[in-house]
Amino acid sequence: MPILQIKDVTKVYEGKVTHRALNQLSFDVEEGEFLAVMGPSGSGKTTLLNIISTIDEPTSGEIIVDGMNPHMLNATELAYFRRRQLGFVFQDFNLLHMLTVEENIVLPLTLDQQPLEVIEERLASIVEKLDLNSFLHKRPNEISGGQAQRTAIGRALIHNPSLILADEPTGNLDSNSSRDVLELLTKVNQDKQTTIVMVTHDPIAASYCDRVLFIKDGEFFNEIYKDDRRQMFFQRILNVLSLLGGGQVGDLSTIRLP
Ligand SMILES: Nc1ncnc2c1ncn2[C@@H]1O[C@H](COP(=O)(O)OP(=O)(O)OP(=O)(O)O)[C@@H](O)[C@H]1O
Repeated sequence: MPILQIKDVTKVYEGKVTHRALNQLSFDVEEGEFLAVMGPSGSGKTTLLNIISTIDEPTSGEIIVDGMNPHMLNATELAYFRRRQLGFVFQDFNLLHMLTVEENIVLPLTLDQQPLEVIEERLASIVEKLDLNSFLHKRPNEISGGQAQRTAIGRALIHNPSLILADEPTGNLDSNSSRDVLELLTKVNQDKQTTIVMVTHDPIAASYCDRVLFIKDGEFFNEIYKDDRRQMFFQRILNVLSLLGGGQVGDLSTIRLP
């Protein structure tokens, strides 16, 4: 069964000028899939993530996460749903600067008033898996961007969520840190079958995924699956992006992936 179903979702922003950001978009994400969502600027990618994460409501259509429609939950149920079912990874990390790396990671469990033994056990497993030990007691302003994003991934994972939503997770990172973060997301996806939906502009980042879904003007444009080597998948991603328009695909087509 799919872990995420997007069913005929339309989002219209009302204002001085009405804007249809998503138009009858439908797709499923299978449990354990690592999906990239790509599309030109303004095509509706953030709107889609905001609707999946219940930050925003669809104008029509529905989304189903792990068998239920979170938009039907009351405020308390929704708070639990967000905290327990979803993990978020953002471009700008969204860490709390007064807290240490360790305190940031366990924050969802602290807010949930979990017993100390549970917190310590989960923390130990995340620290080992994500190799966070060397900077656990530092604060966000004392660590690198790559370390900050690994911290954010730790925080997103600490609840064993059904779904990780990542919005441009490598957008603020240099190429080495980006590779680290993408390899880490791949490991998390493969080890625990954690489902990941990642919005990205970067075809190299997208080439780590199992499937890339392209949207244009809020509508489904195309999707491609990784069924061969990553270099080939990368070239196929570039081909679709050149059909979509708006990128500098030409500059990228000679890149050899590490
Ligand atoms: N709150 C809002 N009110 C009105 N229009 C909005 C609102 N939020 C987004 N839009 C419009 O909806 C469209 C889709 O925006 P969205 O942020 O989802 O695009 P995106 O694909 O994430 O873009 P980018 O890649 O630049 O981040 C854009 O045309 C945007 O101007």
